[in-house]
Amino acid sequence: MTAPSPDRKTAGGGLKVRGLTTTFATPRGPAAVVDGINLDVAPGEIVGLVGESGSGKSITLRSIVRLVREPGKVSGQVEWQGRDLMAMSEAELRKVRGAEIAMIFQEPMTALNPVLPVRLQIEENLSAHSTLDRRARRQRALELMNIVGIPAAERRLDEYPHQFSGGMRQRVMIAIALASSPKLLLADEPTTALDVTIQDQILKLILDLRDRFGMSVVFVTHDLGVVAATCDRMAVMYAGRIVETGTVARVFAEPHHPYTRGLLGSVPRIGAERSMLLPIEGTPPGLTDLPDGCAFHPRCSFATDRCRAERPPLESFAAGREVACFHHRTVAAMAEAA
Ligand SMILES: Nc1ncnc2c1ncn2[C@@H]1O[C@H](COP(=O)(O)OP(=O)(O)OP(=O)(O)O)[C@@H](O)[C@H]1O
Ligand code: NI
Repeated sequence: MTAPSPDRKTAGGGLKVRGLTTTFATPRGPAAVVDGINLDVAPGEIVGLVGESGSGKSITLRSIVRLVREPGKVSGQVEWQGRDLMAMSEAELRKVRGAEIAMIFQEPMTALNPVLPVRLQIEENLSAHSTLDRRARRQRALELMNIVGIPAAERRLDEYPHQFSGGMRQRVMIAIALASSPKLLLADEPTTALDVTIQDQILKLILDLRDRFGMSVVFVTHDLGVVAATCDRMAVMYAGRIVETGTVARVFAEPHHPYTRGLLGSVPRIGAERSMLLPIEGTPPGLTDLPDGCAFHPRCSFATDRCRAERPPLESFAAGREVACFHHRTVAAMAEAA
């Protein structure tokens, strides 16, 4: 499978996010959990979103499709295939979500229909979004159930969602979500709890849909092995902001943000199996009391007075590469020397 060139332009197609901001009112004032995010995903491109727990990855995905629970407030621009998702009516948006954008979330929001057997839910999605005839749909439904690792798939196709355990239900949701051949998949740790074999099968299915239908993907994961194996580009989040972007190859080879460098460690990790993000010393800041200047400065060994006073903007420093750090050249040089 060849990855499409990562620097294609989104020109009308794909996903274009600008200034996405999501705030929650807290007893200590409003907190921006997602703070001015820009993100482009070209048709057929897979972008990995990584960062520590609480950095805002899940809320970012939910904000893109306006599925943030009350009292969260979302603002900014989200353009999908040239249409403005933020300006759509709820009914229009629901249609887009069902037909073009599939979501696999940690806590399922797109609930399964409790009164329909799984087979019908998969086949319905297949008939709505493919030209397969009845027989081929039956076959594909079985294939999808096998890919997501449901034992005795043929029999279980005729069962109802409540007959599946939590873990199996998550797999059924993946099968249903991907049966619609979505044009955009928003996947939030879709395979984290699954064993490596099933995880690989699901990742292959995602890559296959990308290759065959040009599906775009935003992939939230803690697993750098998954990022290396599936993503074209990556964006690193810290405290609600993107602090570094680039192709996976470039970011792994030469992280420019101290935070990215910490997450990746100094060991080259491409090809390693299940290499999780490394813990970094110190704790992430509370979002209601972000430090002045760079949010990462209290944990950063490169921090200077400027970092404590001034917030570094996310800026391009090379083709397809952005970083939000005043000292990124030093960071990159040190990483190289290490
Ligand atoms: N309803 C809410 N009200 C206030 N804060 C919230 C609400 N929902 C989420 N948050 C906060 O938003 C921040 C980002 O949460 P989010 O779930 O996006 O993190 P994440 O990066 O996906 O983390 P994880 O890797 O653990 O899934 C967290 O600090 C969380 O406490
Ligand atoms: Ni999350």
